[in-house]
Amino acid sequence: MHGLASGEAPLLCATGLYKHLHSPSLAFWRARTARTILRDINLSIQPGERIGLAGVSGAGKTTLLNLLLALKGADAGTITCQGRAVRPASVRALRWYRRQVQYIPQDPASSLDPRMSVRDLIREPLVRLNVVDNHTRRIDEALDRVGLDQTLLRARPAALSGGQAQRVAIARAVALRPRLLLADEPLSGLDLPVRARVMQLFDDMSCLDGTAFLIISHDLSVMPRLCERTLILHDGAIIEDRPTTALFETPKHDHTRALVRAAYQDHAITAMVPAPAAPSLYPVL
Ligand SMILES: Nc1ncnc2c1ncn2[C@@H]1O[C@H](COP(=O)(O)OP(=O)(O)OP(=O)(O)O)[C@@H](O)[C@H]1O
Repeated sequence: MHGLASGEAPLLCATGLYKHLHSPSLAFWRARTARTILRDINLSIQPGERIGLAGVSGAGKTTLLNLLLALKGADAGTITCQGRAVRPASVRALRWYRRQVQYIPQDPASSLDPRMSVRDLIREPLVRLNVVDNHTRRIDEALDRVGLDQTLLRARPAALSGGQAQRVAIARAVALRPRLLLADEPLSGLDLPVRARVMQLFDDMSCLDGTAFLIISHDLSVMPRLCERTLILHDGAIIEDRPTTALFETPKHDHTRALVRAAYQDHAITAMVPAPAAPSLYPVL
């Protein structure tokens, strides 16, 4: 268990976050024309916790992610990490924050610089964030953690499969030994064996290292396996924040009920897909 000792600040705490969208062409009417895209977001993450954030397209997931990554500032509310205020404007504080909180992008293949080798891709955040340690050891450890072979260190992203690219993206984050990983649709586009490996890796990181996860997905069906608690974001507000099993058994909100139904339908569709045929005795031409 990786709970909090009494009196210890949460790993990440967002309180009363608001984000408005202003139309630049209507600057004069700014106050009146602003559209609220996040409203009164309260969220607390403890070490080792795995929390899901689900919502349909346009619910505000990316906007919230940008605030939690300190890429954008909120119009109201605060974010703290282990009790320290997180402010996009403070470069020094941000460097410290980026070592605590890392991001796994939705489409790793396109987020990796095609000119860099796997070794340089994993080393780059260590250099950028001034990590004073043996970088070669950190790279080897990270590679081992995500189950990639050392022989891939010289490879460039074009030579990687989708699953390998996903694991390189995770290794980049893992090399920093972060306390919290924000993962955007971490399973989408992966085939079943690679999905299983990524899920096992997340299990190990949260149970063995106490790494916390916020897993963002439009698809609720991934949450029971990955997250003990799930938040539903709807129209910019968190409408449910409950243990995942309770949320599936007794969804309180109509919108959650629709998401749960869709998740069961997806599961039913998956179950209908025939099992792979026995290996062919004929050579593959
Ligand atoms: N730069 C922008 N200009 C106009 N509207 C925006 C902008 N950024 C966000 N929005 C609006 O804010 C709302 C929330 O968008 P956001 O991208 O955060 O949702 P999302 O849940 O991540 O959606 P998706 O799953 O499709 O990425 C949407 O209605 C979107 O149209």
